[in-house]
Formats: sequence, C-alpha cells, structure tokens
Amino acid sequence: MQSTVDQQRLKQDVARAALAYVPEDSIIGVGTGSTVDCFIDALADKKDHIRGAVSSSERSTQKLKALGIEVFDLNSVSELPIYVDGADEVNTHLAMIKGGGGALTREKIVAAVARKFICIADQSKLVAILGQFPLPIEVIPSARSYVARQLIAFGGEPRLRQGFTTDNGNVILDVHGLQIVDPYTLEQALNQIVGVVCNGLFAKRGADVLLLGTPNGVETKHPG
Ligand SMILES: O=C[C@H](O)[C@H](O)[C@H](O)COP(=O)(O)O
Repeated sequence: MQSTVDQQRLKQDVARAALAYVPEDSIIGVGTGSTVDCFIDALADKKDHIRGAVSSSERSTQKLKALGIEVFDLNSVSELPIYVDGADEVNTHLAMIKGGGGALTREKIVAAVARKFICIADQSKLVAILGQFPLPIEVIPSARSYVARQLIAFGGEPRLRQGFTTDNGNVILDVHGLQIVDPYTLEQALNQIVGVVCNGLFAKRGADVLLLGTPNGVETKHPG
C-alpha cells in the first residue's frame, strides 16, 4: 500500500520529468489537479525560458500567475506545442478518464489545440479497463435529470456532484459502475445526449506520452 507521502513524491518526479518536453520560448498548455500543481511548481524554475501558458482552469491560472508565469487566453494563441495534464485513470492505449477536479471541458479544449498531450500520473492511475473511477460528465443544469435518465440506459449510475459548479457554470454527474471496454465509442455516444457539454473520456484525443511515476523511477509510455 502506497503512502500519501510516497504518492506525492511520484507526482513530483513526473512533474519534473515533463519539463524535458517544454520547448524554449514557447506558450504551453497546462492542465489541472494535484499532479499539475507539482508541474506548475517545477515550471517556475523555467519561467524565464518560456513565454507563458494557457490554463485549463481558474485554479491553475491563479497558481501560474502567483509564480510569475504569464497566462494567455486560448483565443489569442494559435498553437500549443504541448499540453501537460494529469488523469484520474489511464489505460495502455493512453485513453483517459479526466474531470475528477471538474475541469474536463476546458481541459478537452486546450488538449485539442495542442500538438502533443503529455500525461503525468503516479502508478495508481494506470488501469487495464477504465471505469473504476466514476466518469465525470459536465451537464447544463436544466438538463440534469434528463441526462441522468439517459445515462442509466448506458448501464451507469449517475450521481450529482453535490455543491459543485464548474468554471463554466454547469453541474457534474459522476457516473459509477461503468466498465469501459471501448472508450472511443462511448465518448462519441455520450456526446450525442442533448444537455451534455462534455464527458471525461479522453479517447479521441488521448495522450501521446505517459510519464508514469513508479518507486523505481519515471517510466515513459506511448499508446499501446
Ligand atoms: O479535472 C481534473 C483533471 O482532469 C485532473 O487531471 C484529474 O482529476 C487528475 O487530478 P490529480 O492529479 O489531482 O489526480
């Protein structure tokens, strides 16, 4: 059983390893979460070598700015060489479940713009089949009940994330009990439900590189 201290060290290890992918004089995409927090801390040492960042959440924006890293609006940036973000679960094809922190929609948008997605994660996130972690779905508030009924038809058990509003003013339904053997197809199908803004499956745009933190060092993985 891994202790919290050990897990934090693995997050710091992968965060530092991701710095090798940051091009000089670039604007990079930065995700959200506790692993990305470690990456932003590490990035501060390199801040004079980059132009700045596009952020996927208010949380990361505040942290970047506090460390003196300029944050650009995505609409003012035409290309991003890399996007660095964590995952709640990742499989060997580097498809992911994301959105545990509720930032999935902006994350998917920034990831879509980036040429390369670098996923940083400790070893606990690597799974054979996605779905043990409840799948987050961002929903327009007035469509909440309708979407929940549709999700039951997919075999899942949707639960409203209580007391939580996304940066976009929407709610999150966390879908429990899914065994996601075909993430690409499920991602497309969920997008067809009216009222769904975004789902937390990143399969169409999965990661290009996974930096996986293990007690024996950082392993670099590519889609299998
Ligand atoms: O909305 C949150 C993001 O998708 C995160 O990347 C994900 O939840 C992983 O976060 P953490 O690094 O804290 O486990």
